[in-house]
Amino acid sequence: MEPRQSRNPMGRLLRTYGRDHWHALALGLLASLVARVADLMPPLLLGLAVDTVLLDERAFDLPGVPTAWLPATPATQFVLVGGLVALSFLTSSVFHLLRGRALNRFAQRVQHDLRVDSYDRLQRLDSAFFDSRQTGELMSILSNDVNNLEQFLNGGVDGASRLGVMVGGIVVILLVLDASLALVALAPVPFVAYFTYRYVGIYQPTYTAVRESLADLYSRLENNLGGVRIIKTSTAETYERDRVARASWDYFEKNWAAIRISTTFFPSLRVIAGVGFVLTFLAGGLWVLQGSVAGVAGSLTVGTFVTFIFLTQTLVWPVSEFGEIINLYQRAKASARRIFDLADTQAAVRDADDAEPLQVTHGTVEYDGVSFGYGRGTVLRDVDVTVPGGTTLGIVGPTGAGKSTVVELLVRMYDPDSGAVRIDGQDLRTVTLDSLRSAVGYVSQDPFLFYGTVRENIAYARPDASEREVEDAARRANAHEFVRNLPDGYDTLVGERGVKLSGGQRQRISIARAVLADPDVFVFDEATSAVDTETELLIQQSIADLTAERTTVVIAHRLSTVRHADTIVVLDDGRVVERGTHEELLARDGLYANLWAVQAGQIDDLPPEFVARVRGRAAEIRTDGDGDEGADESTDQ
Ligand SMILES: Nc1ncnc2c1ncn2[C@@H]1O[C@H](COP(=O)(O)OP(=O)(O)OP(=O)(O)O)[C@@H](O)[C@H]1O
Repeated sequence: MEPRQSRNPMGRLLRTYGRDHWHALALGLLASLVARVADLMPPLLLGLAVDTVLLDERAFDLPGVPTAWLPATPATQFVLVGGLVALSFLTSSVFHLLRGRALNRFAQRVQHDLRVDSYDRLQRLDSAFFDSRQTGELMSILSNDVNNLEQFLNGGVDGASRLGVMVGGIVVILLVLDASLALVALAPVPFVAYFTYRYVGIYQPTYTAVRESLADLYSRLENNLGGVRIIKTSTAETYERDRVARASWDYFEKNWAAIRISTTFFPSLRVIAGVGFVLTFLAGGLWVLQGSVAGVAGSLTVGTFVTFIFLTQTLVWPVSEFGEIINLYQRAKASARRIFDLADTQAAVRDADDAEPLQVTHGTVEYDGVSFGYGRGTVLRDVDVTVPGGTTLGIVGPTGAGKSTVVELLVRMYDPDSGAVRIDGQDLRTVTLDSLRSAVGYVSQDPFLFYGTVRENIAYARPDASEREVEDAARRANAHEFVRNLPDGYDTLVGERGVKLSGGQRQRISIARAVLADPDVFVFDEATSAVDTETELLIQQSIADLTAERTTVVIAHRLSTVRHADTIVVLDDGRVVERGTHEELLARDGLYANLWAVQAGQIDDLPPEFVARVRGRAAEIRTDGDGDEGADESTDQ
């Protein structure tokens, strides 16, 4: 399931996401070229003015312009040069504006496409993937990594084009103006290149460590905010503050190590560039003054010297940015790799190439020799159960017996390790996931409500449903009454995770959602949290209403919920240990009869070996939870 590391992720980024916006990139690069060429003009014009107008060392000329067209007096020549400098600045400003807009647009559009696409791929991955990854880590990919790419596509691409044009342009100009002084001015460039190369080698691993510790910090924060109620009720604020502080300190240390390297690098680079500048200044100045330096002859006009001084100064910036561009590039490459690795992760549960839509005729559900484990150990062992179309199956059993796992396989959150789950004879692995999940309505133990109105939550699976349909569904789920009494009725906003509603209310909204979706097969996982007797009755009544017409699988913690089911299976440790109707199972006097007796409060009548077994289990659970590790993990949940 884990993908191979993406090779050449930056190439792939440009091919996959850059292609649609290439015109913005092309316009940005072109504008960058024109703007930078315009930036190079003023020093050249200044040199020309010094030599030809101020010092009158040679005749005034402009390359490519006939002499007859040029002004004759020094003052008008000077004004012309001034006008050309102004024109350069104007051109530079207009094209910098174009460059900024176009490159930013390119980066922002790629960022948008990439984020939406990555999220979409992520949400289609299977449950096993989400079991193994922390939400904070995934959030960090969708936010940080996508942002890193945007930074490179904007700042990095711009910096690289500036570097190319400025350095390339300056090198050519300097060589043409005076090859000897150009060699002096460019002497530091190989050092800068080597120094940067070394820097990247050292910085890269430290940056990877920074990113990993940031993902850990995000995971910790995300986990804690999700469990904030438990933190409060366990008065664990100080403990959690310390844990966040440890994760944050770790991030600080890793980041500080990276910052120390980068803050040393840039000033050091400036030292090299500064040495180059001073050498150029001295050599050029002495050549102008005395025609030779340390025995090396040179001839230079004052104007050329002035141009050199300006251009070498201009050279310092792009060259010292070289490291930063490499830095941005390295970060972006690592981010692109993580994003593409995520994109390449194949869900184990996905549509087969020849998957066909599920055809429901009777709605018969069949588990045929199903065994399954979540990786380690086996949770379901050789489960054989058939639910004829239109009938109700009740699943009961002690906690952890595997009841929820049975229905997770029915909505294909996972595939069985052996055996098959079928609906109307079609193996679920051969049908499309969309058709399966539209056919099976699932109300889970802890229903999730999205932030939004009650109406939006009920109409989640059918956003086009009319007001009347939504209300009908709510009526059938016994939710209409309480929804009407909410402050804004169906337009009441339910908070994140629907915290403003009680467990029983959330479950009824969730049932209404399933009613509206009108599935062929209905799966109901009864809430384990206690609801009052009235709510329990209301829920049971709406379930009974729904089950009358369709195949239903009900997981019951209160056995009264499944008392009237056509068949009840009793699961224990992943095996079906008993099956039959309520009366048949009571008559067997086995596990079901004992569980029934416990719920009816007739504990004294239970067989001693059952009581001993339950007590043994309780002791086991207590021993497991004793150590520090156990306590730690429980807060992690
Ligand atoms: N996503 C998962 N990853 C790993 N193990 C899991 C996962 N979900 C459940 N399990 C394990 O599988 C076993 C069966 O869990 P399951 O939730 O199916 O039991 P259950 O009978 O529904 O329990 P309860 O009555 O408490 O809801 C348990 O041991 C549980 O720890």
